[in-house]
Amino acid sequence: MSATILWGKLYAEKLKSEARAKIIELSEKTGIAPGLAVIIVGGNPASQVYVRNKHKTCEEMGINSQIVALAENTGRQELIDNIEKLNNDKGIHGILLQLPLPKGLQKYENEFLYKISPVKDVDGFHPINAGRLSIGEKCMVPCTPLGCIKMMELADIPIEGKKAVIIGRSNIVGKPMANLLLARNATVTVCHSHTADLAKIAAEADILVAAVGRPNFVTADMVKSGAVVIDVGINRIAPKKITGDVDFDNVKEKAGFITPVPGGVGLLTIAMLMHNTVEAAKMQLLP
Ligand SMILES: NC(=O)C1=CN([C@@H]2O[C@H](COP(=O)(O)OP(=O)(O)OC[C@H]3O[C@@H](n4cnc5c(N)ncnc54)[C@H](OP(=O)(O)O)[C@@H]3O)[C@@H](O)[C@H]2O)C=CC1
Ligand SMILES: Nc1nc(=O)c2c([nH]1)NC[C@@H]1CN(c3ccc(C(=O)N[C@@H](CCC(=O)O)C(=O)O)cc3)C=[N+]21
Repeated sequence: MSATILWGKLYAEKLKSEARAKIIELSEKTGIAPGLAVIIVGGNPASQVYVRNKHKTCEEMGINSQIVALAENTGRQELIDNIEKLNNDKGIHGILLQLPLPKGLQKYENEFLYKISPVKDVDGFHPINAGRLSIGEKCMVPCTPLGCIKMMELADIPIEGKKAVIIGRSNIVGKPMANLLLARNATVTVCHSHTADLAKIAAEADILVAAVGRPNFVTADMVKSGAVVIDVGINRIAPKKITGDVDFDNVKEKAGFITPVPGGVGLLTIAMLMHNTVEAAKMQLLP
Protein backbone atom coordinates (compact mmCIF):
# COMPACT_ATOMS: atom_id res chain seq x y z
CA MET A 1 0.00 0.00 0.00
CA SER A 2 1.14 3.48 -0.78
CA ALA A 3 2.01 5.93 2.03
CA THR A 4 -0.11 8.89 3.05
CA ILE A 5 1.72 11.97 1.80
CA LEU A 6 2.09 14.71 4.39
CA TRP A 7 1.75 17.87 2.29
CA GLY A 8 3.47 20.76 4.03
CA LYS A 9 1.16 23.41 2.66
CA LEU A 10 -1.87 22.15 4.55
CA TYR A 11 -0.10 22.12 7.91
CA ALA A 12 1.84 25.32 7.26
CA GLU A 13 -1.41 27.19 6.50
CA LYS A 14 -2.97 25.95 9.72
CA LEU A 15 0.06 26.95 11.81
CA LYS A 16 0.31 30.34 10.13
CA SER A 17 -3.34 31.06 10.84
CA GLU A 18 -2.72 30.24 14.52
CA ALA A 19 0.20 32.68 14.52
CA ARG A 20 -1.93 35.28 12.75
CA ALA A 21 -4.57 35.08 15.50
CA LYS A 22 -1.85 35.68 18.10
CA ILE A 23 -0.54 38.67 16.15
CA ILE A 24 -4.02 40.23 16.16
CA GLU A 25 -4.38 39.59 19.88
CA LEU A 26 -0.96 41.10 20.56
CA SER A 27 -1.67 44.19 18.53
CA GLU A 28 -5.02 44.67 20.29
CA LYS A 29 -3.24 44.50 23.64
CA THR A 30 -0.15 46.55 22.83
CA GLY A 31 -0.71 48.33 19.51
CA ILE A 32 2.58 46.80 18.35
CA ALA A 33 3.21 44.35 15.49
CA PRO A 34 6.04 41.79 15.80
CA GLY A 35 9.25 42.70 13.96
CA LEU A 36 11.66 40.22 12.37
CA ALA A 37 15.10 41.11 11.05
CA VAL A 38 16.84 38.74 8.65
CA ILE A 39 20.53 39.37 8.07
CA ILE A 40 21.90 38.10 4.78
CA VAL A 41 25.60 38.40 3.99
CA GLY A 42 26.68 38.11 0.36
CA GLY A 43 24.80 36.87 -2.67
CA ASN A 44 24.21 33.09 -2.20
CA PRO A 45 21.32 32.54 -4.67
CA ALA A 46 19.51 29.91 -2.55
CA SER A 47 19.74 32.17 0.51
CA GLN A 48 18.31 35.07 -1.48
CA VAL A 49 15.29 32.97 -2.43
CA TYR A 50 14.73 31.88 1.20
CA VAL A 51 15.07 35.42 2.50
CA ARG A 52 12.59 36.71 -0.09
CA ASN A 53 10.13 33.93 0.85
CA LYS A 54 10.46 34.79 4.53
CA HIS A 55 9.88 38.48 3.77
CA LYS A 56 6.78 37.69 1.71
CA THR A 57 5.36 35.46 4.42
CA CYS A 58 5.97 38.15 7.07
CA GLU A 59 4.03 40.63 4.96
CA GLU A 60 1.09 38.23 4.62
CA MET A 61 1.12 37.73 8.39
CA GLY A 62 1.32 41.32 9.60
CA ILE A 63 4.88 40.95 10.85
CA ASN A 64 7.21 43.87 10.15
CA SER A 65 10.08 42.40 8.19
CA GLN A 66 13.45 44.02 7.84
CA ILE A 67 16.10 42.56 5.56
CA VAL A 68 19.63 43.61 6.42
CA ALA A 69 21.63 42.84 3.28
CA LEU A 70 25.38 43.05 3.82
CA ALA A 71 28.15 42.79 1.23
CA GLU A 72 30.05 39.54 0.56
CA ASN A 73 33.23 41.16 1.96
CA THR A 74 31.64 42.33 5.23
CA GLY A 75 34.10 42.17 8.11
CA ARG A 76 33.69 40.32 11.41
CA GLN A 77 33.24 43.48 13.48
CA GLU A 78 30.81 45.02 11.00
CA LEU A 79 28.53 42.00 11.25
CA ILE A 80 28.74 42.03 15.05
CA ASP A 81 27.85 45.75 15.05
CA ASN A 82 24.79 45.00 12.92
CA ILE A 83 23.67 42.21 15.26
CA GLU A 84 24.09 44.46 18.30
CA LYS A 85 22.14 47.25 16.68
CA LEU A 86 19.23 44.85 16.13
CA ASN A 87 19.56 43.52 19.70
CA ASN A 88 18.98 47.09 20.91
CA ASP A 89 16.18 47.90 18.44
CA LYS A 90 12.85 47.91 20.31
CA GLY A 91 10.88 47.37 17.09
CA ILE A 92 12.72 44.13 16.32
CA HIS A 93 11.66 41.06 18.30
CA GLY A 94 13.34 38.34 16.25
CA ILE A 95 16.75 38.15 14.55
CA LEU A 96 17.84 35.49 12.07
CA LEU A 97 21.30 35.31 10.58
CA GLN A 98 20.87 33.47 7.28
CA LEU A 99 23.33 30.61 6.82
CA PRO A 100 25.64 29.71 5.18
CA LEU A 101 27.89 32.74 5.61
CA PRO A 102 30.48 33.68 2.97
CA LYS A 103 33.71 31.63 3.25
CA GLY A 104 35.71 34.32 5.02
CA LEU A 105 33.21 34.62 7.88
CA GLN A 106 32.40 30.94 8.43
CA LYS A 107 35.06 30.47 11.07
CA TYR A 108 33.28 33.04 13.25
CA GLU A 109 29.80 31.59 12.71
CA ASN A 110 29.25 30.56 16.32
CA GLU A 111 30.54 33.87 17.61
CA PHE A 112 27.90 35.68 15.52
CA LEU A 113 25.09 33.31 16.47
CA TYR A 114 25.96 33.69 20.17
CA LYS A 115 25.83 37.49 19.90
CA ILE A 116 22.12 37.35 19.05
CA SER A 117 20.12 38.08 22.19
CA PRO A 118 18.60 34.75 23.35
CA VAL A 119 15.13 36.35 23.60
CA LYS A 120 15.35 37.43 19.94
CA ASP A 121 16.94 34.16 18.77
CA VAL A 122 14.07 32.91 16.58
CA ASP A 123 16.32 30.19 15.09
CA GLY A 124 16.93 28.75 18.57
CA PHE A 125 20.66 28.42 17.85
CA HIS A 126 21.96 30.26 20.96
CA PRO A 127 23.48 27.91 23.60
CA ILE A 128 20.99 29.23 26.16
CA ASN A 129 18.13 28.03 23.98
CA ALA A 130 19.87 24.77 22.98
CA GLY A 131 20.60 24.11 26.67
CA ARG A 132 17.08 24.90 27.78
CA LEU A 133 15.72 22.60 25.07
CA SER A 134 17.94 19.77 26.28
CA ILE A 135 16.73 20.13 29.89
CA GLY A 136 13.10 20.49 28.82
CA GLU A 137 12.53 24.16 29.69
CA LYS A 138 10.58 26.72 27.69
CA CYS A 139 12.80 28.18 24.97
CA MET A 140 13.10 29.19 21.34
CA VAL A 141 13.13 25.91 19.40
CA PRO A 142 14.85 25.59 15.98
CA CYS A 143 12.19 26.03 13.29
CA THR A 144 12.79 22.92 11.17
CA PRO A 145 12.63 20.23 13.88
CA LEU A 146 9.76 22.07 15.55
CA GLY A 147 7.91 22.07 12.22
CA CYS A 148 8.44 18.30 11.87
CA ILE A 149 6.95 17.71 15.33
CA LYS A 150 3.99 20.04 14.75
CA MET A 151 3.27 18.27 11.48
CA MET A 152 3.22 14.87 13.17
CA GLU A 153 1.01 16.20 15.95
CA LEU A 154 -1.48 17.76 13.53
CA ALA A 155 -1.56 14.51 11.54
CA ASP A 156 -2.30 12.58 14.77
CA ILE A 157 0.85 10.50 14.42
CA PRO A 158 1.69 9.04 17.83
CA ILE A 159 5.24 9.64 19.11
CA GLU A 160 5.19 8.28 22.65
CA GLY A 161 6.85 4.88 22.97
CA LYS A 162 7.89 4.82 19.29
CA LYS A 163 11.36 4.03 18.02
CA ALA A 164 12.66 7.17 16.32
CA VAL A 165 15.83 7.19 14.24
CA ILE A 166 17.36 10.47 13.09
CA ILE A 167 20.03 10.46 10.42
CA GLY A 168 22.14 13.59 10.98
CA ARG A 169 23.39 15.23 14.19
CA SER A 170 23.69 18.92 13.33
CA ASN A 171 22.94 21.55 15.96
CA ILE A 172 20.32 22.95 13.59
CA VAL A 173 18.30 19.83 12.77
CA GLY A 174 19.45 16.45 14.12
CA LYS A 175 20.22 17.28 17.76
CA PRO A 176 17.19 19.48 18.48
CA MET A 177 15.01 16.89 16.69
CA ALA A 178 16.39 14.23 19.04
CA ASN A 179 15.57 16.39 22.09
CA LEU A 180 12.05 17.13 20.87
CA LEU A 181 11.28 13.47 20.21
CA LEU A 182 12.79 12.44 23.54
CA ALA A 183 10.65 15.03 25.32
CA ARG A 184 7.63 13.34 23.72
CA ASN A 185 8.73 9.95 25.06
CA ALA A 186 10.07 8.41 21.86
CA THR A 187 13.11 6.12 22.10
CA VAL A 188 15.66 7.99 20.04
CA THR A 189 18.71 6.87 18.07
CA VAL A 190 20.87 9.46 16.31
CA CYS A 191 22.97 8.27 13.34
CA HIS A 192 25.82 10.09 11.60
CA SER A 193 28.73 9.48 9.27
CA HIS A 194 30.49 7.14 11.74
CA THR A 195 27.44 4.99 12.48
CA ALA A 196 27.93 1.28 11.87
CA ASP A 197 25.01 -0.67 10.35
CA LEU A 198 23.04 2.47 9.65
CA ALA A 199 20.71 0.75 7.18
CA LYS A 200 19.80 -1.87 9.78
CA ILE A 201 19.16 0.74 12.50
CA ALA A 202 17.05 2.82 10.14
CA ALA A 203 14.97 -0.22 9.18
CA GLU A 204 13.86 -0.62 12.82
CA ALA A 205 12.47 2.90 13.05
CA ASP A 206 8.79 3.67 13.50
CA ILE A 207 9.71 7.30 12.82
CA LEU A 208 12.65 7.95 10.49
CA VAL A 209 13.99 11.48 10.08
CA ALA A 210 16.50 12.11 7.29
CA ALA A 211 18.65 15.25 7.68
CA VAL A 212 21.78 14.33 5.78
CA GLY A 213 22.02 16.48 2.68
CA ARG A 214 22.42 13.64 0.16
CA PRO A 215 19.86 12.81 -2.52
CA ASN A 216 18.44 9.25 -2.40
CA PHE A 217 20.32 8.48 0.84
CA VAL A 218 17.31 6.69 2.32
CA THR A 219 16.27 3.78 0.12
CA ALA A 220 13.25 1.48 0.51
CA ASP A 221 15.31 -1.35 2.08
CA MET A 222 16.17 1.03 4.97
CA VAL A 223 12.52 1.68 5.79
CA LYS A 224 10.23 -0.46 7.94
CA SER A 225 6.87 -1.20 6.42
CA GLY A 226 4.37 1.44 7.60
CA ALA A 227 7.03 3.77 9.08
CA VAL A 228 6.70 7.56 9.25
CA VAL A 229 9.41 9.05 7.01
CA ILE A 230 10.25 12.72 7.48
CA ASP A 231 12.55 14.08 4.77
CA VAL A 232 14.35 17.23 5.89
CA GLY A 233 16.97 17.24 3.13
CA ILE A 234 17.12 20.01 0.57
CA ASN A 235 19.47 19.07 -2.26
CA ARG A 236 19.79 21.18 -5.37
CA ILE A 237 20.16 18.75 -8.26
CA ALA A 238 19.65 21.27 -11.07
CA PRO A 239 19.44 25.09 -11.10
CA LYS A 240 15.70 25.00 -10.46
CA LYS A 241 15.19 21.50 -9.10
CA ILE A 242 15.46 20.41 -5.47
CA THR A 243 15.09 16.95 -3.97
CA GLY A 244 15.22 15.50 -0.48
CA ASP A 245 17.33 12.77 1.13
CA VAL A 246 14.75 10.04 0.54
CA ASP A 247 14.21 7.95 -2.59
CA PHE A 248 10.62 9.16 -2.58
CA ASP A 249 9.14 7.07 -5.40
CA ASN A 250 10.24 3.74 -3.93
CA VAL A 251 9.97 4.60 -0.23
CA LYS A 252 6.41 5.85 -0.60
CA GLU A 253 5.36 2.32 -1.58
CA LYS A 254 6.61 1.00 1.77
CA ALA A 255 6.17 3.81 4.32
CA GLY A 256 2.94 4.62 6.17
CA PHE A 257 3.50 8.39 5.99
CA ILE A 258 6.04 10.37 4.00
CA THR A 259 6.86 14.05 3.49
CA PRO A 260 7.66 15.21 -0.06
CA VAL A 261 10.45 17.57 -1.14
CA PRO A 262 9.65 20.20 -2.23
CA GLY A 263 6.29 20.78 -0.59
CA GLY A 264 7.06 19.12 2.75
CA VAL A 265 8.79 20.23 5.94
CA GLY A 266 10.47 23.23 4.28
CA LEU A 267 7.14 25.03 4.32
CA LEU A 268 6.76 24.24 8.01
CA THR A 269 10.18 25.79 8.69
CA ILE A 270 8.90 29.17 7.52
CA ALA A 271 5.62 28.76 9.40
CA MET A 272 7.59 28.02 12.60
CA LEU A 273 9.75 31.07 12.03
CA MET A 274 6.56 33.12 12.09
CA HIS A 275 5.44 31.25 15.24
CA ASN A 276 8.78 31.89 16.97
CA THR A 277 8.72 35.57 16.00
CA VAL A 278 5.26 36.00 17.53
CA GLU A 279 6.32 34.14 20.69
CA ALA A 280 9.46 36.28 20.94
CA ALA A 281 7.40 39.46 20.57
CA LYS A 282 4.94 38.28 23.24
CA MET A 283 7.81 37.54 25.63
CA GLN A 284 9.26 40.98 25.09
CA LEU A 285 6.03 42.98 25.10
CA LEU A 286 3.68 41.30 27.57
CA PRO A 287 4.28 41.21 31.33
N1 LIG B 1 13.75 21.80 5.09
C1 LIG B 1 14.37 22.72 5.82
O1 LIG B 1 13.74 23.64 6.27
C2 LIG B 1 15.81 22.60 6.11
C3 LIG B 1 16.54 21.71 5.40
N2 LIG B 1 17.86 21.52 5.67
C4 LIG B 1 18.54 20.49 4.88
O2 LIG B 1 18.69 19.33 5.69
C5 LIG B 1 19.89 18.67 5.37
C6 LIG B 1 20.73 18.56 6.63
O3 LIG B 1 21.03 19.85 7.10
P1 LIG B 1 22.07 20.10 8.29
O4 LIG B 1 21.66 19.29 9.45
O5 LIG B 1 22.21 21.55 8.42
O6 LIG B 1 23.39 19.47 7.60
P2 LIG B 1 24.84 19.15 8.14
O7 LIG B 1 25.69 19.02 6.92
O8 LIG B 1 25.21 20.08 9.22
O9 LIG B 1 24.67 17.70 8.81
C7 LIG B 1 24.52 16.55 8.05
C8 LIG B 1 24.55 15.35 8.96
O10 LIG B 1 24.46 14.19 8.14
C9 LIG B 1 25.48 13.29 8.51
N3 LIG B 1 25.95 12.55 7.35
C10 LIG B 1 26.53 13.03 6.24
N4 LIG B 1 26.86 12.03 5.40
C11 LIG B 1 26.48 10.89 6.02
C12 LIG B 1 26.56 9.52 5.68
N5 LIG B 1 27.11 9.11 4.54
N6 LIG B 1 26.07 8.62 6.55
C13 LIG B 1 25.53 9.01 7.71
N7 LIG B 1 25.42 10.29 8.08
C14 LIG B 1 25.89 11.21 7.24
C15 LIG B 1 26.59 14.12 9.08
O11 LIG B 1 27.37 13.31 9.94
P3 LIG B 1 28.67 13.89 10.73
O12 LIG B 1 28.10 14.71 11.85
O13 LIG B 1 29.35 12.66 11.21
O14 LIG B 1 29.44 14.69 9.76
C16 LIG B 1 25.83 15.22 9.78
O15 LIG B 1 25.52 14.87 11.10
C17 LIG B 1 20.52 19.49 4.25
O16 LIG B 1 20.10 18.94 3.02
C18 LIG B 1 19.91 20.86 4.42
O17 LIG B 1 19.87 21.58 3.24
C19 LIG B 1 18.49 22.20 6.68
C20 LIG B 1 17.79 23.12 7.41
C21 LIG B 1 16.41 23.43 7.16
N1 LIG C 1 19.67 30.94 10.01
C1 LIG C 1 19.08 30.06 9.21
N2 LIG C 1 17.90 29.53 9.57
C2 LIG C 1 17.27 28.63 8.76
O1 LIG C 1 16.18 28.12 9.10
C3 LIG C 1 17.88 28.29 7.52
C4 LIG C 1 19.11 28.88 7.19
N3 LIG C 1 19.68 29.76 8.05
N4 LIG C 1 19.73 28.54 6.05
C5 LIG C 1 19.16 27.62 5.09
C6 LIG C 1 18.22 26.64 5.74
C7 LIG C 1 17.23 26.02 4.78
N5 LIG C 1 15.93 26.52 5.16
C8 LIG C 1 14.77 26.35 4.44
C9 LIG C 1 13.70 27.20 4.56
C10 LIG C 1 12.57 27.05 3.76
C11 LIG C 1 12.50 26.06 2.84
C12 LIG C 1 11.31 25.97 1.95
O2 LIG C 1 10.43 26.81 1.96
N6 LIG C 1 11.23 24.96 1.11
C13 LIG C 1 10.16 24.81 0.17
C14 LIG C 1 10.51 25.43 -1.18
C15 LIG C 1 11.89 25.05 -1.65
C16 LIG C 1 12.28 25.53 -3.05
O3 LIG C 1 11.50 25.32 -3.97
O4 LIG C 1 13.42 26.04 -3.17
C17 LIG C 1 9.85 23.35 0.03
O5 LIG C 1 10.62 22.53 0.53
O6 LIG C 1 8.82 23.05 -0.57
C18 LIG C 1 13.54 25.18 2.73
C19 LIG C 1 14.66 25.33 3.53
C20 LIG C 1 16.07 27.32 6.24
N7 LIG C 1 17.32 27.39 6.65
